[in-house]
Amino acid sequence: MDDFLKYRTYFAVGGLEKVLLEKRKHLLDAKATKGKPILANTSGNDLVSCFMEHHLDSGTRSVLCQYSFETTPYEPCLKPVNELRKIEICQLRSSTHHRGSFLVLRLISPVDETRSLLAVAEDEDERAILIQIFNPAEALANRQIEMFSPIAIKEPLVQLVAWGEMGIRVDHPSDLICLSRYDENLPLVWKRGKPGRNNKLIDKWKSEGNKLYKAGQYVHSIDCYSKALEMASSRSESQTLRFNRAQAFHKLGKLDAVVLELENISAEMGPYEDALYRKSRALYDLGRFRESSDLVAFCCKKYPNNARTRKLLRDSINRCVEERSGRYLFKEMQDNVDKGIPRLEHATYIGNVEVRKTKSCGRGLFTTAKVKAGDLLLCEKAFGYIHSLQDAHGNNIYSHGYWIGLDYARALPTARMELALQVIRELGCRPSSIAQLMDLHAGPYKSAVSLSQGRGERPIIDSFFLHKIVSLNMLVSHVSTRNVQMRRSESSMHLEDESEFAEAHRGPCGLWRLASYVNHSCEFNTQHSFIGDMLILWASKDLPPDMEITIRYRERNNDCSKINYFKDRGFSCTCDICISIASTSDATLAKRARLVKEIRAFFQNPKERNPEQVREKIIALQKTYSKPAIAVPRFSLLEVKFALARIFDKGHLPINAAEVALECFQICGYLISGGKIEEPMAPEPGPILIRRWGMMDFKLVQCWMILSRSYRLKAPSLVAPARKYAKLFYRICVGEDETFSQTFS
Ligand SMILES: C[S@@+](CC[C@H](N)C(=O)[O-])C[C@H]1O[C@@H](n2cnc3c(N)ncnc32)[C@H](O)[C@@H]1O
Repeated sequence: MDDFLKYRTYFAVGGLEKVLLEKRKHLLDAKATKGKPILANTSGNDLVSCFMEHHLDSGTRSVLCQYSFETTPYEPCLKPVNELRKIEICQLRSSTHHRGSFLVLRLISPVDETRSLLAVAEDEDERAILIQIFNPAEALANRQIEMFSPIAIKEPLVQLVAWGEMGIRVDHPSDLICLSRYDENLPLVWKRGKPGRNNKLIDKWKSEGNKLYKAGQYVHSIDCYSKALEMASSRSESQTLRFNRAQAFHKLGKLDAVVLELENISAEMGPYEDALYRKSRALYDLGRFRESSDLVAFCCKKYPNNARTRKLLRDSINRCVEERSGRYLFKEMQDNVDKGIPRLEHATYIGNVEVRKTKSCGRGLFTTAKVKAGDLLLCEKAFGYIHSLQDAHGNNIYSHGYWIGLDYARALPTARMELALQVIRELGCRPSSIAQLMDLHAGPYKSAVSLSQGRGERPIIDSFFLHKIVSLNMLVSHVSTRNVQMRRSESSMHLEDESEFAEAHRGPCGLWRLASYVNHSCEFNTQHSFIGDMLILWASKDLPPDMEITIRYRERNNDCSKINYFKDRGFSCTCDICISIASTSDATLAKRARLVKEIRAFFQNPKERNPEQVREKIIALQKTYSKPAIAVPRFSLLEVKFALARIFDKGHLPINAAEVALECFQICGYLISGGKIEEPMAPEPGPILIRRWGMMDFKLVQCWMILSRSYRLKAPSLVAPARKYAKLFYRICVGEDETFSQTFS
């Protein structure tokens, strides 16, 4: 029992423990009734009233607590409906998976979409049951499910759902089929009469399709066009129907289907120009920019006066340039993000990197050629991206939520679940991407579904597998790394606790397919940053060919604690920094932490600053490190020295400021020649050069700026090289250098 409530920190809401224990009791009761028939005497009306009471009586959903019962992962149904046996609600058994059969139901309540999709449904005999559909992204996006919608559920799983009732739980999107009102599996009483029965049948199906299309019922309009297509006898007839169907697919965002439908566009297709445009647009939205620009160029030649086609041509050409050269209008991207447009329309650029096997971390991303610090390795558009966890009305999306199992209650990982939902929806629209996505790291989880299995109907996605992929590969991002770094550097004047800062600014998250192959190291050699939903990866060191590149999954804010375990990802970091910290005694680490705290306090109270005491404490801090900085960078010392350099800089002490700024580079493992200010200074001081690259940090951009200010007074010939390095470091840290002058004007 103690274990069940072990995550007590989450139980801030009054009375929550009691509710969670009550839910657990439901689970225990359900276990006892396993295999028994579920329906004693539930009437549709009773169930709908109960449902309304529990779920639709409040306008304050955002503060409601959501509970869901945990289930053991199970496989999606791999068979098409026509290979399954139809059953009725009265045949369902408690806590049982009804393999080999399917149910036909229709909804008799409104749909609660708070997190999963919840509704009451009835069968042909008017027996009612609750259904809870997890991962309903596609059905919701396509508005396929609403009151009175007929549905089929393949291999129904009966389990506890909603507030603790026995009901049907659907986890895999492909186990739910939204039926058309003409479907042969529908009971007669629910069927809408088939259109006409004369030789003009094809026209009737077509006009019914058009009617449904106009009413926004795109899924059902597709069914009607498909029926008409089966009867089409001439090429032009089928071309027109295909175009209509493509339009409906377009409305549903089914990009793959649009391209497939318009595979062979011919001039006889009624709206030829429109068909060409739609196909080009779908190719563009799929990221197939070369094909899109070829087709739209052809269209522009034929119809030169169409403004929308000309715009698409310009956009496609720009995307092709980005894809080929890695040249982006970064300033424009930052401006768009600042205007509140985090989803950017850009192509992915892949530099000199490829996926290969590593010795001990599965696959990784490797350089394919020699790379210099500041070379662009990847600029990738997110496959899925959650920017805000608020709904259209500004309410937080289920701010409290719990998964309840027999042995535990745990908080819902909100952002991750939203991201997985979005990825599932995206895959529904572009099944051509399933294979690539399902190739990503899923830990020990094995799925029985082989990629896009599924005969005839929709592709099958194992949603448990996909959730695993999302949780192991997603990255927590910033809407703009530049803005975060700038805010952070403003506050670090007072040596704010960086870990608290990072927590407070924890922003959006996303899934970047190629970046998902990059492994972690606290001694990373590439730096990733974000502009909206674009992930930008620059080399932060000079790298030889065939070198594995690494990023830092989460920032290491200090070297005072031994934590190197990535619990959410299931591995421990074994880089030199982590090994060095692990081999430092607890007493030394505690001393280091205490000294950092004391030095911070000194810096925060300028009046009480006693330079001699600060100096002694910094020397003591230095002594807590045993390995040379060139081998293992020193995080805490960097923080302290950087603050000191800023104090000297602000206090117009250029020689001291430059000296400490140069030390910051040493602390991070850099070897720099030249750049020292000496009194008297040589009239022609030698050049300043990085001989060896160390750990990248945004503080170092500022160190270069401090150096350039110091040089202005004491060694003017070094100002330009220092600013050049500042710009290069800025590019690596924030993702671009086009905003450098504006930032440091
Ligand atoms: C985003 S994936 C990286 C690509 C992955 N190695 C693959 O084979 O597809 C993250 C997973 O890689 C492994 N990984 C990443 N960095 C690691 C490291 N420094 N040490 C051990 N395993 C690591 C962990 O299994 C982690 O959950």
